[in-house]
Amino acid sequence: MASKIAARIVEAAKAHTRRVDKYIGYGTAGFRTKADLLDHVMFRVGVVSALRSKMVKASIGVMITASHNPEEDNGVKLVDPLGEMLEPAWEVLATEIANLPDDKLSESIVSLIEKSNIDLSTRSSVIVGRDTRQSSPALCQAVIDGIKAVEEDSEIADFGIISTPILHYLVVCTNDGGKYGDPTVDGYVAKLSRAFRTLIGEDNKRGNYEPTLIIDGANGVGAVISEKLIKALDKTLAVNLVNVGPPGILNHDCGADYVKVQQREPLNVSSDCGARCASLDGDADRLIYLYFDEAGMFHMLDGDKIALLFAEHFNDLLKKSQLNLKLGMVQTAYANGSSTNYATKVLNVPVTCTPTGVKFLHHAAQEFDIGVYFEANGHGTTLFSENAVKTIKDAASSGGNAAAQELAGFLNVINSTVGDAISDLLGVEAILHSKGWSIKEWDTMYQDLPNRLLKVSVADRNLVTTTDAERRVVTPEGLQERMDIIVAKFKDGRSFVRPSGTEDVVRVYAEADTQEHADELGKEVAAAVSELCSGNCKL
Ligand SMILES: CC(=O)N[C@H]1[C@@H](OP(=O)(O)O)O[C@H](CO)[C@@H](O)[C@@H]1O
Ligand SMILES: [Mg+2]
Repeated sequence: MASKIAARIVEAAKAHTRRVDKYIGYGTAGFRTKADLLDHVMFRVGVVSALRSKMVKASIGVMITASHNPEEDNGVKLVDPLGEMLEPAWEVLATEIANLPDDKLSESIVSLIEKSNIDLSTRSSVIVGRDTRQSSPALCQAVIDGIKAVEEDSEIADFGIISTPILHYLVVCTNDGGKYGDPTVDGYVAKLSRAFRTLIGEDNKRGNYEPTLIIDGANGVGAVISEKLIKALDKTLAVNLVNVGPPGILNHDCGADYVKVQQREPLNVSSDCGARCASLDGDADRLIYLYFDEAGMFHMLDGDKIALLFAEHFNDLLKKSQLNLKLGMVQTAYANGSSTNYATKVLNVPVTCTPTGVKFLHHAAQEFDIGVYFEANGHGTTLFSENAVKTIKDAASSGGNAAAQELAGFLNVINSTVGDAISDLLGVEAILHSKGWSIKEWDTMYQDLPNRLLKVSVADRNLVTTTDAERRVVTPEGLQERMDIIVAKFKDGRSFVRPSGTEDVVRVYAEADTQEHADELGKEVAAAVSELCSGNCKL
């Protein structure tokens, strides 16, 4: 049976031959490179997804996207049945299969089926989604060809253009029989908008909170979903949607990554707009807020500020509702020192630090009853344990506990399956409304420490290895000692270095009491990295 399937796959693969000899790895965000290198990878991912579905006897997700990367890139990631990122052992298998020469495919498929004990009689079920890139439909077809090569009548749910978080949501709802929500895009929009409207109640204006918002759709799928959402919100929130797609170019001078990295406003949002703006990235799983003050100064509120807003509000609601649930936060070393200080010293909320990559944060957040996790770049969500969901729902339904009822509302606004810009946006708006806060009041919760992020090109970035959630260097020898001496020269100084998982560079992070000092600290550390890794220091 295994060899029969392998023969079918080899036959179908003739339409998706491996024309490029480039090694393509499964990084933090799946396979990602130039779109024209990906046809054979997509076909093989289709094969892998169908086999994995048979093995776990559940629906698997496949998302075709290169997120915030330029239009000409593309990528693909697999989503496991509970909405989580693909199991690491299968990342390795997928990478092996994606990079095999065509004539080795058969042997490798047979061995995978036999070694993993895959029950071939189980019908494969795969949920597929794609972003708005021009290359996505053809690459999606290649994935479908791969799924069908394994089994002609595999169950394939092709949802067309959807955000990455919607794909995760669909996988969860399909596998739990609809408990988390209705497994359709309309079901997703209805669930979130209904919960948001319930939280806002009759009066959408409160204190300094104004129910008007600009959404920067990054010319991508976020704009498509926002349009649906705006209709469903029925004026509870007045949205001015900009960067809605062609002729605007995906992620070009707009979107969450552009705003975060360039530290400036996206195209079509100007300093006289007078409103707060939420920037989404190309597949709508990252969110960054921004605004201009009366003096026309730009201000950015990143993933750390969003996380702290959630943590503070949930902390408050837990106290008011007198529910005994453990709230915690998860950050990476990139979190601004002021945000960590605020969480631990002002809110008394414990903070776990993990290595970069959402799967680590997601996993660590599961240790709490209510776990708020965010990367500084705006990717994150809140997880509620089973115990938390039950405790909150019980308290809310017993009546008279307004804080518990508000928490219950957040259970439905938040997409706990993965970081979701649209759901996070509704969460932020609901909290600002509840507090009667303007964006400025949120922004002044704490003051970010000035910081600088640099890249250093070196001969081999893997020369740099780290420990303690990437906060200390192990190799090259002597680098950490050098860094300790440099850091000690700066007030509030902190710096760490690590090899990037998505680019061929070593990243340097520095923060200190002034921007000048953060810049200087970053430069000195980058020079030390360059020297000890014989690199070319590109500042
Ligand atoms: C400093 C930074 O923003 N790093 C990003 C970036 O990873 P690197 O391993 O640093 O290249 O891409 C990851 C995937 O999108 C994201 O999880 C992470 O936060
Ligand atoms: Mg993204």
